[in-house]
Amino acid sequence: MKQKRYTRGRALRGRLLRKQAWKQKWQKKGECFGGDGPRATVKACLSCGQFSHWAPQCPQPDEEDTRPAGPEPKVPHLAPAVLPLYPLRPSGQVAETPTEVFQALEQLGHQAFRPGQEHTVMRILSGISTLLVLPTGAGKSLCYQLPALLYSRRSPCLTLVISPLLSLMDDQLSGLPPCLKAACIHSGMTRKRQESVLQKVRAAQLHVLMLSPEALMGAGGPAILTQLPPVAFACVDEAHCLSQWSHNFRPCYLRVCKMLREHIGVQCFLGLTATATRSTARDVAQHLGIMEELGPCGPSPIPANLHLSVSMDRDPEQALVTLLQGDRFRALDSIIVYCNRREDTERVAALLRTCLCAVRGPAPGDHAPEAVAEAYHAGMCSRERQRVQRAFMQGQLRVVVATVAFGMGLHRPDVRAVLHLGLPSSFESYVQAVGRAGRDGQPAHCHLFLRPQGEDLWELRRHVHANSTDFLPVKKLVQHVFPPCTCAQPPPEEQGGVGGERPVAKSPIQKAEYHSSPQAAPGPRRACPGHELALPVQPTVQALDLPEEAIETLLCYLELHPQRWLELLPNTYARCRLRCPGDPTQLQALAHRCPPLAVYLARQPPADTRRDSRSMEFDMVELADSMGWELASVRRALRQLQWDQEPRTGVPRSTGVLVEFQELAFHLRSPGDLTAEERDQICDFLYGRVQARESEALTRLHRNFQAFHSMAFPNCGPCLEQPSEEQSTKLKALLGRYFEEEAEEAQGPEAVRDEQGPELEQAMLQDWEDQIRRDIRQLLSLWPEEKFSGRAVARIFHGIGSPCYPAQVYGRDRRFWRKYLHLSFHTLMCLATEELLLVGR
Ligand SMILES: Nc1ncnc2c1ncn2[C@@H]1O[C@H](COP(=O)(O)OP(=O)(O)OP(=O)(O)O)[C@@H](O)[C@H]1O
Repeated sequence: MKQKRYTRGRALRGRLLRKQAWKQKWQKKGECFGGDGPRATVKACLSCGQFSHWAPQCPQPDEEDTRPAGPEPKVPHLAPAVLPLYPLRPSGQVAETPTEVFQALEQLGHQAFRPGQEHTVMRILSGISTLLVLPTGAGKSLCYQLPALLYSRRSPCLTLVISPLLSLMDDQLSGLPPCLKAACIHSGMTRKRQESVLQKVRAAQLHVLMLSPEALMGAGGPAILTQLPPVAFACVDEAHCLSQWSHNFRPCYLRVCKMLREHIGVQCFLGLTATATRSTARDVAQHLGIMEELGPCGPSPIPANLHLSVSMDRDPEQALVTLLQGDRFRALDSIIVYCNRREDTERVAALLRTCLCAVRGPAPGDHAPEAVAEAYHAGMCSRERQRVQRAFMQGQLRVVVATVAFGMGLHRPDVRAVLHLGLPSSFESYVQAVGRAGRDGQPAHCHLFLRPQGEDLWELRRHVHANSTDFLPVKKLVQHVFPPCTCAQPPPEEQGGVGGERPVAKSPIQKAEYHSSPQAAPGPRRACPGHELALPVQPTVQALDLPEEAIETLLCYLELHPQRWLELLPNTYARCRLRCPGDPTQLQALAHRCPPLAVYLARQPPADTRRDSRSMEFDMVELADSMGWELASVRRALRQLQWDQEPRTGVPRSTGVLVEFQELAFHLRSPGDLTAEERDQICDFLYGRVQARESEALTRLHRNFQAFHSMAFPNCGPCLEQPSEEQSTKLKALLGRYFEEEAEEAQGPEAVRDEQGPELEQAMLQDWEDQIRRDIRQLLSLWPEEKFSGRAVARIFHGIGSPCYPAQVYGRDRRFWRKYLHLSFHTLMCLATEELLLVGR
């Protein structure tokens, strides 16, 4: 009998399904980066925003195309520095707050400063970099708004605000006072819209420009920077993302600061965050260039009007319904419930709709919201998410059941309750989430439901293991990042190599000889000055089976290392595809006016040139590096091949040549003359860092788990009518201590393995061992062609998707997916490795 299938169209399986998932992801990325080629599905031209053509055929040249092509001196563009508004006192302290600052404060709509604001504002007006750690809703934004206003009054200048989320930016823009002219540029905007903002910037019509890190680090970033007027200071919102010790480290944040400092000479930085421990704050301060010791921490991270409680219920979802029906929550009209999994949001929202409807029937004169509960998570389409968010903001929806995707930058001041259904991933994320309640200063209630068996801990542990990796991928990455070069070797013809390539590794003995030569460079005495190279993102992700963000983090560790092993440059499209419609003479003519093309053709073996001279594809980064040109100049020169001028009128006309830039790549500069020992040292360092990070994250998670458990009521009964003030005070003290303390040193991978929380004991594991081994063997026999590693198998048993083993494919088989979530990841990995060795795979 035929099996009935409920799929629309042909159902994809296996490799095809994986390919489709990847295609969709990269399609999205292509849209963000404005790349050419078949991936770009935006209907309008990315250059001018019109609909009749694509960007490569755009008759309006890019900003960068209007400059003549040619090698550019590698000198950064430095706008004149903006001097501080007020000088420091002779003692080095900031001056007393002048009247014009209070007047500006009034102009922004406030009568007096809140704690922390005045000092920060005065430091920025005195040109001193500052880190401000204040709870959510305490008024951090004012600390960049007010100085931006005052600086721009004295002379035409701009304040840059680096903001992590597009939604956050729009929200912040709409909330700015009318006297402050601001706009934003992010990667979701068309080139035309970006250009109109830049026009305003150039005309000094703006006081504040908000930028997403991606907009700056993308291909258009340098072009944006060169058009900026003098920058008074740069404000980095969510500054904890700068620290590699933070729960939310974002490597591109670091690169943004570096770029601002080096390219436009920004001297004064203001970092804003609500959640930084002392170690994180110290690290962030260092990146912002703050020299002095950090002072005592600011006010408690939890505002006084929040009442916190926590309980450990056998059935948390039912307990949630009971709590919402109790006296404490019954009358509250704006509630956010956070879940750790997307599936849970849908289920819990449905449960609340069923159970709460009956209790709160519409009464005459009652202004209760019409809708009871809706789910919100990143997997929903954006229109649906917007609908839910709008309904909640307008007071038409009582409860939003969401993942952490909801609420960043949500400026509804009267959210009355935030509930967590499951352990939050960190103290920081808990503080951020509860900080969304009671921003109007009125009492608000927060409750955390823990699962007694620790299932919520297992769930969160998955995220920690998702970004970790083995030694082999680390080694592969190091090999890709430091390809050997021929810089310090005899000319290529003596070796029989091809000019400009990186063919032969230099022996350590040769190296030792070179290093001892008198011409060796001072400092880290390298024969090789470093080469720019591009690592294509998608193939690297597949080769290492690691998400792009994790690879970027590893590269960032190498840049942050005291020896600064490499320099990360903005990601770029690395390959050029060039199609010439005419005969070989047209190509020769084009090569005359385009040195990069001439170099490429000269380097091609003659056989290749004869075979197909009309179409070619090459690595622009490698070409630019071998020519000693800036990549932007090579790109510009190649793009200009599409246009020439009408001889008489001088009007630009198309040459029919097609130039496409493809393959998004990590872009970096690294030396090619590392010794084998140095490579080993780098591998050890990177792998040690990966292990330490995993260990730290697990230790933090266990600490978080134990701390909340130690304070929890056995059920939500005592919290139904009134919050327990004693419990609330204890929880606030606990969180305060956490943010005050130094980070604990990671205790190495053994610590991870030993500290398994409420997992099964070793003896119990023995009961499971046979079953696990059977499952591993079954999994291997079902996928005979896959080259599993022990980690890959453990990931499947923990329900962790990875680029090579995505959830869409492996998650379908419920016999294995998430089956052993309750067992230690490392134990599963060991068992799987043993089995793989036994079967010889
Ligand atoms: N000095 C002040 N006096 C009165 N109200 C103020 C003052 N400063 C800020 N506010 C108000 O406080 C509210 C919260 O401010 P803001 O959004 O800057 O907080 P925040 O600390 O940046 O929060 P988040 O961490 O969520 O971004 C705003 O409505 C703002 O107008």
